[in-house]
Amino acid sequence: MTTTPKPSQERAIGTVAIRWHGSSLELLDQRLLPGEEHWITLEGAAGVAQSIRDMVVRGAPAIGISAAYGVALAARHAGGGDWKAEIKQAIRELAASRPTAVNLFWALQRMERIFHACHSLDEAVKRLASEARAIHEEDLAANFAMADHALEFIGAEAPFSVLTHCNTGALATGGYGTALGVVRRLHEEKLLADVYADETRPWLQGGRLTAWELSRDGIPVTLNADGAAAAIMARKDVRWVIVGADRITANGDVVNKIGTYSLAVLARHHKVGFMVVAPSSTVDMATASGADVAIEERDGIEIREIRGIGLAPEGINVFNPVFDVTPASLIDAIVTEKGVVHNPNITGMQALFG
Ligand SMILES: CSC[C@@H](O)[C@@H](O)C(=O)COP(=O)(O)O
Repeated sequence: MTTTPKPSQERAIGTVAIRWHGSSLELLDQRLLPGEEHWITLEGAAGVAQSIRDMVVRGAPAIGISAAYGVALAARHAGGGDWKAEIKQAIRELAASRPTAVNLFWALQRMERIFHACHSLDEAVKRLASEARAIHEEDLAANFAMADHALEFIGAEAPFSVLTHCNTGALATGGYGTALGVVRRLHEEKLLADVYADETRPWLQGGRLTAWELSRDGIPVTLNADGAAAAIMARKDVRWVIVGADRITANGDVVNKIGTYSLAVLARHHKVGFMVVAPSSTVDMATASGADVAIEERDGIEIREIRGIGLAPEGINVFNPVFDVTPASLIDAIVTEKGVVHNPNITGMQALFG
């Protein structure tokens, strides 16, 4: 089926978690959702770095966008003395916030290039703010383009269900979403029967964020425990698993939220399609394979407790890697705004991103 791309002004972009005000940045505190909608106001890069580390803001594109605004804030509030040293320090601090999502480093490199071309603080204030806004706007545009490419690639004639993992929606991006952007697009075209949302232990991005975001926008969603994914693929009309990515390496390996790899194995067993949707800012052609990526490990308390309630023996040893690597061989399609890499491998990746 050929579909006509929908004009962007006709698309509902969902609940965006990042608001830029010129001299401050507001972030919707994603740790408190769905119970409370609380916005945090930040005026400096240190606060933005802390918010990324503590997951006030999360999701690869949203981390990159926030970090870019963090650099813009560093310029806006620079003391006027050694403003270059202050901005360099801000970039260093932001780069140290989380290790895995490459969008963070991609955005900081873009900001650094602009910073190096500035001859005065005034110029830096204006140009860094405008670059951060451009990064934000381009991400939204990429999400629209990816959703159109994915729809075309899937070529569905009748509604079907998808299964997703983590949160890849408006909250995790500049709006609309990556994998959830495809979900939104299928819903717009009345091709979506249901979305099974893995709750995504331990941080519960699926239960707390995806289920909230989709139900708020009137998009069908059914929440499931992560362990139910195999049963869902065996028993329900799930035709595609659609997920996002934190980093896609030169050979087409995908680093994404812990649990993604298991889904890819299950999808192959059940002959369900496995699609990764991510902007080109998530593609890291400088890294050969997923084995070369630094996988963030977070505190064991995220597994041992939920909001102060103990779920395991106190002090028990915990292994808490928050991302895993899905080998390219288990992926049917990587969809970016530049196009689709079908059955990804190094040749296909180089053809689009080389
Ligand atoms: C469009 S978001 C894609 C990924 O960033 C997402 O799937 C994910 O793994 C987010 O992890 P998080 O730890 O919540 O930042």
